[in-house]
Amino acid sequence: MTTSDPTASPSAFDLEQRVDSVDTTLHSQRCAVIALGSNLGNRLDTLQGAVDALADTPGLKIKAVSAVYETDAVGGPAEQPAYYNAVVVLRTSLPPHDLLDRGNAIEDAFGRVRDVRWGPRTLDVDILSYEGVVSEDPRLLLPHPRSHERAFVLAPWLDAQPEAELPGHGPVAALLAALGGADAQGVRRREDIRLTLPE
Ligand SMILES: Nc1ncnc2c1ncn2[C@@H]1O[C@H](COP(=O)(O)OP(=O)(O)OP(=O)(O)O)[C@@H](O)[C@H]1O
Ligand SMILES: Nc1nc2c(c(=O)[nH]1)N=C(CO)CN2
Repeated sequence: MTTSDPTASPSAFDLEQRVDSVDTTLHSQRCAVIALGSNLGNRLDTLQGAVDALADTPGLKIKAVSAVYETDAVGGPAEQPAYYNAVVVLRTSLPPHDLLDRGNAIEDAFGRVRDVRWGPRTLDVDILSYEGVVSEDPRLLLPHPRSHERAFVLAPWLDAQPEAELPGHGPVAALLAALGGADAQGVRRREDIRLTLPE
């Protein structure tokens, strides 16, 4: 029998399949935390562009963005410009290496040149943690091996996720306090500028 009743479509069977596929998507979402840094060019525009590009990524939803921090460059050649740093907390169905590839592609899109270790850069996208995953693959070390000693990472991370824990190291708040707080490494929160999330 045919019917013109709009509530008869989709059929109960179709609906069940769709709900199943939505469930699968929800269950495969993982929490990841990404650090952004820039000390060349228009630093704020670049960080905002990186946030927009991440937000545009299929299978990725941004949950929180930190304040912008202006930070003295750590390591690398002397006399580098100060960085802007920020941290983004997200949920994603992308596996860790796909998230890394996406981060590298966003770096490339903003003219990132890789020559000098810890040299100045338009954009750095580092994965700090991915749902408690531990990886010793040099292409993707998880959690990021230097994040626990970097106030330019911990201060914005704490800002975006106050209850954050760094797998294997403990609460981010305690790690930052152990470094002497944000000020100790020349990390200053900029109250006059901010990053926004696309509607
Ligand atoms: N957790 C991670 N996030 C991003 N890149 C990583 C990670 N673990 C390993 N890598 C690898 O590190 C390589 C060098 O990355 P990059 O040049 O951005 O390092 P860096 O940001 O200058 O230094 P650092 O690693 O100390 O932050 C990349 O090719 C990447 O594959
Ligand atoms: N202040 C600051 N210093 C750095 C940064 C950074 O993002 N901010 N990134 C580095 C390599 O990832 C090396 N040094």
